[in-house]
Amino acid sequence: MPWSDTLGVVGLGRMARALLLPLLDSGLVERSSVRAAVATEASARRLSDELKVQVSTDAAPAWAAPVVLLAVKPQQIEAVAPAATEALAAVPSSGEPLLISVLAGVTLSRLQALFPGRSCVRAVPNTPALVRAGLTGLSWGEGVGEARREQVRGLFAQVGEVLDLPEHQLDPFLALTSSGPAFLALVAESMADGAVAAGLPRPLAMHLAHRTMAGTAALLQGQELHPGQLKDMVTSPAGTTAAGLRQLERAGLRSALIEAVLAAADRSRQLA
Ligand SMILES: NC(=O)C1=CN([C@@H]2O[C@H](COP(=O)(O)OP(=O)(O)OC[C@H]3O[C@@H](n4cnc5c(N)ncnc54)[C@H](OP(=O)(O)O)[C@@H]3O)[C@@H](O)[C@H]2O)C=CC1
Ligand SMILES: O=C(O)[C@@H]1CCC=N1
Repeated sequence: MPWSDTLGVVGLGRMARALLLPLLDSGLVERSSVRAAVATEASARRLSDELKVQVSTDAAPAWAAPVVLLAVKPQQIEAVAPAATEALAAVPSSGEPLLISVLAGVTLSRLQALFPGRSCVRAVPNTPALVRAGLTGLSWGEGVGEARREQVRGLFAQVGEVLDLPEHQLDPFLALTSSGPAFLALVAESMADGAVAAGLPRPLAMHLAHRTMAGTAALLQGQELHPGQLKDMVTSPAGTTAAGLRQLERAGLRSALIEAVLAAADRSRQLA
């Protein structure tokens, strides 16, 4: 079902752009129904040229929309809140005003205190949304009606899988799914570095690293394999993989990744 409301977007950086581009391309959200706000004139010009939507440094039109996607940095939230309150009177009285916040760590209780008059939902998306392979965790604040919930789930479903989660699970969810693409990108880059060190040309090594990562994910998912099963499928006695795995265990790869996810979840809690 097409999105019927005007959609306000406050903060149109890497995450909001990754969400908005596929929604615009699919036609679910009409370009003419978007009111976006950013901090600088340079970003406003660049994004309105690229996305062909209204982007301004004046946030009032965005905050006048019944549904607003908030996607500034957590540290910028205090700066944007007053404009939201001032614009509340301009929100059509027919629509239940809703704030969708993608800010890492910022809790529903803080959102409800900073944005009175709007019901709130926390959404934790990830950048694979850009290629419609995203994951979004949703936690609902008080007073969000079922029709609005379905509308929001439908929006995020356009760019991937959507899960309702209790709020206390959002920090580890974000650490794994939203920060996770950066951790996996590091693994892909490092493996390509290894292949270059072993003699492959860089462009070929990068291509192969990406394909290997994508193929492995497809195999894990398609066959519903436990990662340990896949590892054992690949590892021949006294073979090449066993030699590589020995090095990874020696270097503490498992522990490094466990600590990375824990650190990201802790940082998300701190940003609250
Ligand atoms: N990147 C990711 O993978 C993920 C990010 N998130 C969350 O998404 C949010 C945005 O992250 P990200 O997109 O990476 O950040 P960016 O720095 O790329 O984007 C921030 C955006 O906010 C705008 N902005 C800053 N101040 C204001 C203001 N006062 N009024 C209006 N707009 C303003 C910036 O405008 P300008 O360009 O003019 O400075 C920019 O468009 C964060 O809270 C983050 O925690 C959540 C999950 C994943
Ligand atoms: O690094 C960050 O803080 C944001 C939130 C999750 C991914 N990027």
